[in-house]
Amino acid sequence: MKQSSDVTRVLIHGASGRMGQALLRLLATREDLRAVAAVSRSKPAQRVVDGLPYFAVTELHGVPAFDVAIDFSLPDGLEAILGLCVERGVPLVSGTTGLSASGERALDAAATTVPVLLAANFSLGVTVLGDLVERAARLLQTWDCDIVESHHKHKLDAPSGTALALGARAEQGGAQPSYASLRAGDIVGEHTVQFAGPGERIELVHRATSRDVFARGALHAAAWLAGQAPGRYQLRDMLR
Ligand SMILES: NC(=O)C1=CN([C@@H]2O[C@H](COP(=O)(O)OP(=O)(O)OC[C@H]3O[C@@H](n4cnc5c(N)ncnc54)[C@H](OP(=O)(O)O)[C@@H]3O)[C@@H](O)[C@H]2O)C=CC1
Ligand SMILES: O=C(O)C1=N[C@H](C(=O)O)C[C@H](O)C1
Repeated sequence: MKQSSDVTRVLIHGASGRMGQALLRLLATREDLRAVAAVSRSKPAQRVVDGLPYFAVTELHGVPAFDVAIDFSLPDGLEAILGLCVERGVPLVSGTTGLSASGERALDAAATTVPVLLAANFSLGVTVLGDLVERAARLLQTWDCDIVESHHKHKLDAPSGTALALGARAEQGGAQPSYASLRAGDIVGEHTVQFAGPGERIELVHRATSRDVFARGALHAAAWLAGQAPGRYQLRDMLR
């Protein structure tokens, strides 16, 4: 386990993406974290950018030593970075959504040897929204529950990971949610959980207007996870 006084060396997986770029920009403002490697699927156009070495996923074995990996890629990218983290005994924070059941099982298996934290949404607002949704579902057992999510038109998975996670909280409260997805323009991420009863309805809405909220949450999680024992963690574990 990493010593708390050290600067935590971070590998960013999915570095060329929308989230990867936000993470690298915000990482540069943190004194306790330092980016030491950036990995993407394709060969990097430049080997080194602002002193940071870039690698293609096929070159993963050559990355320098790191204390925690942060992955915002696609489901088919998970296996390689998870394998490297297990090989090197290093924690993994992942925000990648749309994982298959086998991807989830791979995370569980890795968590027997390294700390692993996966969250479909790293914003504080959505973390709180989950609690509100479960409570509303518990109180409104006979009402219909529907989840509508809107994202930018490049997003590949639907329903979003956040919608499914909110739906799981609604189910814990006794609801049976249905889902609807919109893909349009450059919407960062919007989720509405609607409870509809006879003559009235409640809408619980979260709107993200900047990817920085997700990136900040993931960096916070990485700094925390670097000091944890092996196991599978959720964002809620950080608040205890
Ligand atoms: N949990 C959360 O809070 C949030 C989660 N997300 C999720 O994060 C993920 C990334 O989103 P976003 O940044 O918008 O996506 P982008 O498409 O912008 O970026 C994807 C990144 O992953 C890389 N990549 C893709 N496939 C692989 C692979 N097989 N192996 C290694 N690297 C790969 C891409 O490399 P290349 O450019 O070379 O193709 C790119 O760097 C999505 O699953 C999204 O749903 C997004 C926002 C918030
Ligand atoms: O792909 C995105 O952009 C986002 N994905 C996450 C999800 O699937 O819920 C989180 C956020 O809504 C943005």
